[in-house]
Amino acid sequence: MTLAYQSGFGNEFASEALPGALPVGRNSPQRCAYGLYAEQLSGTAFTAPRHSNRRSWLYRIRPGAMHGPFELLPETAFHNRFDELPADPNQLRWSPLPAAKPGTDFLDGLFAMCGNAGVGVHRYAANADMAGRFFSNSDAEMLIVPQAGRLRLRTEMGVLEVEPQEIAVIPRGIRFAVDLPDGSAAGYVAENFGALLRLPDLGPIGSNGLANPRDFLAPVAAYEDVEGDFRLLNKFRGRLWQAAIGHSPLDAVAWHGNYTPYKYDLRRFNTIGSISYDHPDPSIFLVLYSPSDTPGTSNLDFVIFPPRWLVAQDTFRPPWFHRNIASEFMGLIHGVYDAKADGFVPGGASLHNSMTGHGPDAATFDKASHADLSKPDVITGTMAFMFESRSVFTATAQALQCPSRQRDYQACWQGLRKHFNPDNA
Ligand SMILES: O=C(O)Cc1cc(O)ccc1O
Ligand SMILES: [Fe+2]
Repeated sequence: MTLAYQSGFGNEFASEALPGALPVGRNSPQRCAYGLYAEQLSGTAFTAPRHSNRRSWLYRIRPGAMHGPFELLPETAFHNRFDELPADPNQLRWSPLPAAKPGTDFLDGLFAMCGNAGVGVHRYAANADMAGRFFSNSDAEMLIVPQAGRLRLRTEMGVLEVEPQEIAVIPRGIRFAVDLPDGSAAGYVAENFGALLRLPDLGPIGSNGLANPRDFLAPVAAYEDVEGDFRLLNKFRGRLWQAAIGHSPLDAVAWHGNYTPYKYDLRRFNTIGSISYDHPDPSIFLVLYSPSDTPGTSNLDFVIFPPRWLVAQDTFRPPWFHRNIASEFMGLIHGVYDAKADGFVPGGASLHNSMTGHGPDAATFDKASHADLSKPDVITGTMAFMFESRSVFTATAQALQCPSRQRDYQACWQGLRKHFNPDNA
């Protein structure tokens, strides 16, 4: 089945799965067409400035209030306990998660890695559809970065399918279920507890470039009119709650508004870089960001490292050695990342917290220091990303203790030799 999408970022979209299901000229008529219920879902304060105001109207078979009582579930690996252990200033790295136990769905497959008050970072490994289970996150919008296997995201506002090198964003509160068309899947999720993700200003770049708004895709209305003995799960202040529900909550026949799930193909990113000298700051690779109350200082930056040409002259071309005020969680979707010759593999992860020294490993440094700069280098077949935050990421106890942690990560810099010679300028 080919899925249909509507193009644009944060547009006032409108979609109906049955003709005439959307009211015209009003949001809440006395009686809606087809006997539907009207329900507003607000994603920002009612009085948020118009340019940042997000809400949608859904016309649904049953209102969202119709479910049994929520009961608290036992703690799982998907949590927000980012205060279990002291935040760690060490360079940290992990191999991919082990394959999930049979019967693990997307929700059960989530594993909290690290986080802070504004962002939660997770990995997932799953091999089962969310059959009869529906989920919404009251804490955060979820930025999903598939690394292996497609995800079919059935949401209240329609269906989105994403494959590795695409991302999906599910806003706070929107109910959804995840099917795995390839039978298994793995990837990364950032929970954004802060201001909604938005596109960056482009400054001197001009009116086009980086992630172009028309490449963002929202679903079209698609409803499930099914009854059964289902479960509705809700993440609320870091804990999972579960209620019985006698019908699929994905029952919106029509909707309009600008608060929607969306997807984006990272391969569409227009990469801009230096055509003279020096390796620029990675802010040139910013896809989406969640602002904080300090301009230029993000709660969350989502940055990618896509294929690109490196042409800078008299320049060490890979990422430089650095210690940043921001904290950086990185993942690799596929290929090789240009700062690490080995050890950082697809599905793996690294964490370099505020002011933690890091950069190219010894092998990368030696190679790039002697590269022939008369020729351009082309970096192909790769896609790495970074969740970057103004606040330190505290790793969870389970992440620090799990077998996929590479306890010898720091060794990658120990082979850097001393070249200093005061007599040789
Ligand atoms: O590999 C990293 O650490 C990410 C990164 C890349 C880059 O090109 C410059 C700075 C930076 O933090
Ligand atoms: Fe870095």
